[in-house]
Amino acid sequence: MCIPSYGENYLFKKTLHYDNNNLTLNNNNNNNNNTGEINQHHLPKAIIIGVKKCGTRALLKFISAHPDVAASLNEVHFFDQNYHNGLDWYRNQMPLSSPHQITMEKTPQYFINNRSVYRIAKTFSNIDLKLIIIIRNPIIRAISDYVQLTTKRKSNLTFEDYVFIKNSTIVNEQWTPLKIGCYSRYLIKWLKYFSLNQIHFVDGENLIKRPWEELLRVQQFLNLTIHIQRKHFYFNRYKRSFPCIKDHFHPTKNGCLGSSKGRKHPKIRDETRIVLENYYKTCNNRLKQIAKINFPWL
Ligand SMILES: Nc1ncnc2c1ncn2[C@@H]1O[C@H](COP(=O)(O)OS(=O)(=O)O)[C@@H](OP(=O)(O)O)[C@H]1O
Repeated sequence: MCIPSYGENYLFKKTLHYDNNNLTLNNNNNNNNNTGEINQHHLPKAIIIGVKKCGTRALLKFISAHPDVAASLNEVHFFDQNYHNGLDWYRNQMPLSSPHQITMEKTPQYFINNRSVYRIAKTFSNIDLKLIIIIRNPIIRAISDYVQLTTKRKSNLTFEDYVFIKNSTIVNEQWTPLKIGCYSRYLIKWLKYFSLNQIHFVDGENLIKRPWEELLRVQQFLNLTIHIQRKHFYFNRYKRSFPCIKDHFHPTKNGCLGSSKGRKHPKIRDETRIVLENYYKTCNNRLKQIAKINFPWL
């Protein structure tokens, strides 16, 4: 991994006790777990860096059912927003975990944020960090982003009002929910610092239909023993048939996602879909080439 110099050494000055090799820091929050190991805050060994609205929350929830995963359930936004707080702050956002566990976080903003790319590369320059990127059909992703936006703004504008430049059939390429779906544009920036074998791609469309298949691959990528299987999932009709997890390891937790996930999507016009399929064709082909993946919707 080649690391640029961006004059951001202040981050490292704040972390004199940082041990690059074992990702731990002695602090006063130690706890003994039931195997006698000491629980501490650890930096992540794997980060779900994106992509927004592709199923990042579901993926983190599902993988955190694994007994060897300790996940920060909040989006930490360290590398894009809270970097000035320093690495100790970041570490302390992580849950207590034992050395053999894999600490994880997810912040989908990292994927599209240029500063996050080189900051993550620099922070983890001596560590074999694993990156997970979940992607889905970019048209559905854009609709999901649109639904979130209109829910928050209580707006009546249609999807088409945003997609096309006013009174035209020209795609508004400046609209961020459309831009994000050109995944290859962002991925090439990550590939300047990370090799493909450090990155795992999850098919967000399949995560909704057959989550156990995606979870199997994620567990393999993280070198975990396979705990999460088909039998751990059920489809909840109250959750619009999205999958939920039976978490045997944390049986009191609700296995479904909250009400802001799995929202109803509006039907979009067939012509809009055709225009967008065309719009994303080049990006999708490029992604297949550079990521060496071939998901059915790509
Ligand atoms: N199991 C399960 N339950 C509910 N929702 C699920 C699930 N798996 C994937 N999804 C899809 O995840 C979409 C939200 O993606 P993210 O979690 O990445 O959103 S965010 O970026 O954190 O806001 C969310 O988008 P919306 O359908 O628009 O709400 C879902 O389509």
